[in-house]
Amino acid sequence: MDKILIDGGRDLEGTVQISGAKNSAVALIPAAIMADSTVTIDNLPEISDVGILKDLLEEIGGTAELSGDTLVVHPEKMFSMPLPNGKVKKLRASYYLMGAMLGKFKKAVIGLPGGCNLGPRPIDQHIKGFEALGAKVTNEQGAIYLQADELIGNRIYLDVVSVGATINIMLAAVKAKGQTIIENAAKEPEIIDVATLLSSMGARIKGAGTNVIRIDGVDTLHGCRHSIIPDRIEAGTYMIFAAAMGKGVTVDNVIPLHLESLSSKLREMGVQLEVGDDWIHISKNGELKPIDVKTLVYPGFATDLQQPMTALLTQSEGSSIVTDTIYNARFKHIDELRRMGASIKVEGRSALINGSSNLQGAKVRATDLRAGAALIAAGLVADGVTEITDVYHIDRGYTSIVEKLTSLGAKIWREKLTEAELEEVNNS
Ligand SMILES: CC(=O)N[C@H]1[C@@H](OP(=O)(O)OP(=O)(O)OC[C@H]2O[C@@H](n3ccc(=O)[nH]c3=O)[C@H](O)[C@@H]2O)O[C@H](CO)[C@@H](O)[C@@H]1O
Ligand SMILES: C=C(OP(=O)(O)O)C(=O)O
Repeated sequence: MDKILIDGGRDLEGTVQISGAKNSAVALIPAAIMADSTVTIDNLPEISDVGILKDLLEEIGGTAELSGDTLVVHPEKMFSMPLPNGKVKKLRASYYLMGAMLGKFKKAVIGLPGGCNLGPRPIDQHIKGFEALGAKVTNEQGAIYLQADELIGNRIYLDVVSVGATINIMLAAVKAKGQTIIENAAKEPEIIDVATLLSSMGARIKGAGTNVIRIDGVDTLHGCRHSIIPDRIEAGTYMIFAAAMGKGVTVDNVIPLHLESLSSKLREMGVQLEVGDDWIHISKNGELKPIDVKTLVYPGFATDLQQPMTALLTQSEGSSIVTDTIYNARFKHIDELRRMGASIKVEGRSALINGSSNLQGAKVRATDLRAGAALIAAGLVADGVTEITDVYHIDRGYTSIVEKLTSLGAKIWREKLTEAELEEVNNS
């Protein structure tokens, strides 16, 4: 097991290439199993979630060849093998195998998903959707059993706007008989990416990216080739690193429209941004101003950037408030930031940040993926060395983060945990 160390206080400068989107990749790989011939997915991020999904495809009888950032999925020999636990618990997006296997085989057994611990993350809206399409769904000892004689299109109104439920229902509905209408659907760019792949496979989907999606079921889906959109959360994370320590950093291979909610907040803080067709140049210009941020569904401020943004706001001159309306317990990073000298109080769904703090390197733990990104942001700013453990969370979502930051001038490296540290982790 590794830890990441950062010797802080160095300016960042240069260009960083942004990888394909995690939250697209982890839905596109399950979607690919629905085809009856080869699906090739390009621009895959190099993250552990992708590796686990590849293994799961092999568990259900398929083959998936990963070469560089391309995955070639051969779904011809796949069957509905139960996946009750094990690897499905290591990530959130294993839940997409429910929609994909239900659509393809009309039956599936999948363990409840894992993913970041951000407080309760129910999947009741996914299940409501599958049931509306005619599936019988039961939860037996932590595994979800799904079965349908046939799936029939229906009108489904989501009680909460959910990325996962929107995509999962779309996956099951593309092979249902007749029309499905998903109302109050989520509008995240990753949903459009999944709809684009499914459409290239022969699905008939209209309205992805709006709050009403109409799907006309088809009998078969064929192979195709698809390139994943850039990761707006990875890009946003580097923009935050650059706002903290950047002399002049360009995030390249991005869709600037996907980053507007973050860009406008950074401008409000006094950060300078120059925006091109597929790049954004960020430079810090004097003191950072305090701001208030509220996370919302897309196109609002992404909850996945809330934690790194909180770390950045410890450097603003004055008091900021960050409110997470999506996950009310997404604050585990705050105890760790406090260890580094941050002055932050949590009240209900809000973090009250009192800046600017002179952060000091410390031993901290990445409690989840974006908490890890927040600690890296803090470590880049801090005096002295920050040691971050439980970095497997960070590896779920960031391609070569140590190498990318090193190329920008950061002093950051990985080391193996010592025996004593391993014992501490195993006992915690
Ligand atoms: C793999 C993936 O794409 N993960 C993203 C996805 O997670 P995920 O798909 O799990 O998030 P959702 O959009 O479903 O969750 C949004 C909110 O709805 C609630 N909810 C969701 C489903 C449900 O059936 N019932 C219910 O109450 C959740 O608890 C949460 O409060 O979107 C989140 C919100 O943008 C991001 O933080 C995650 O990075
Ligand atoms: C919460 C996240 O991921 P997941 O839903 O995969 O746990 C995230 O990417 O910030």
